Amino acid sequence: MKSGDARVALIGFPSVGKSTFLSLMTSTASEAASYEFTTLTCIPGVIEYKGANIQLLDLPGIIEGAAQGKGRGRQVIAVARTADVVIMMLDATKGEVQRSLLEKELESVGIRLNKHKPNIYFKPKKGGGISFNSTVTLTQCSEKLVQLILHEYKIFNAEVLFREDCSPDEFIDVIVGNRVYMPCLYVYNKIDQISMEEVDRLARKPNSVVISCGMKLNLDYLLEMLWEYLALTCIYTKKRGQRPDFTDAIILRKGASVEHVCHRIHRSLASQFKYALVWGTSTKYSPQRVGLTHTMEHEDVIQIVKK
Ligand SMILES: Nc1nc2c(ncn2[C@@H]2O[C@H](COP(=O)(O)OP(=O)(O)OP(=O)(O)O)[C@@H](O)[C@H]2O)c(=O)[nH]1
Ligand SMILES: [K+]
Ligand SMILES: [Mg+2]
Repeated sequence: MKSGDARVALIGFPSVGKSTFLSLMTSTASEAASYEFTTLTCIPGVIEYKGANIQLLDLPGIIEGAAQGKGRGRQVIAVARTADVVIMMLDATKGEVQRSLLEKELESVGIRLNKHKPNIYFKPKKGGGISFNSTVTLTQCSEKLVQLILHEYKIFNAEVLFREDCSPDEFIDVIVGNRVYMPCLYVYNKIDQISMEEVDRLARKPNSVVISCGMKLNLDYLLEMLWEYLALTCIYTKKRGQRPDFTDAIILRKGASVEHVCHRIHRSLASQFKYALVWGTSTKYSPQRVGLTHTMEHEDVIQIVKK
């Protein structure tokens, strides 16, 4: 069950230390042992950080062929799809091969790691052929290639507008749809077993953190990075005539509306809602009078006025 303010899935080969990590970071104990496939189901725990409850999911180890259903691979990947951030846990004593194998597995089921949705407008039409336009210079795709790809997918009428210099694969992602774009932190565990030079090399890789669960090394830094990758929105409330309460933030996912804030304060608040005053980056003026559909931004202050 989905609970808390955000969900993080632990993905990795067997015995990289996923369960050890869950037991360290949460009050849940997940069995850890030196043999592979110790964990056979999904074990949820909760990390409390900066007032947020972050659900951490310990999952069975996955191996090459997981996407095709090897082991519990398919179920594990299905759970990963529902996460806000994936932690790909890697054994620092093993080579890079685990990382690229897992990336391929996730890629093959439409999970895109640390990539944003391609900025391409695509709309299938009933008739009129293919209309192709771009607002930028394209170095990887051409009108001809786009036509070919569309025909390959049996699409003969559509409007296409590239707003970004995308690759053919990115264009295919847009046509196929159903892709998930997800932040991923590569966490190299067991650095107590490798040389300082090797630790240094791994730590410099993009989107990567080095840790040792065994020696409790660098776990605070990992939490800081995780918090950044989750990019949660903290909203402060304010009562009329009083200063905002900066001690107790309401924590929401990115893109949350005033209505989401209401629901978080009280179940019936949205139905009694008249308007809200918002101070912060989501408004042009501070304060600005807004309705229920207004999208909140990180560190906005809100005062809700009831009917
Ligand atoms: N040296 C060292 N060993 C570790 C570290 N973290 C975990 N281990 C050991 O690695 C082994 C596997 O740990 P687990 O937590 O069971 O690994 P897992 O990824 O959950 O494994 P599966 O559930 O089988 O997929 C255990 O013997 C742990 O004690 C670490 O930082 N350093
Ligand atoms: K294990
Ligand atoms: Mg485990």
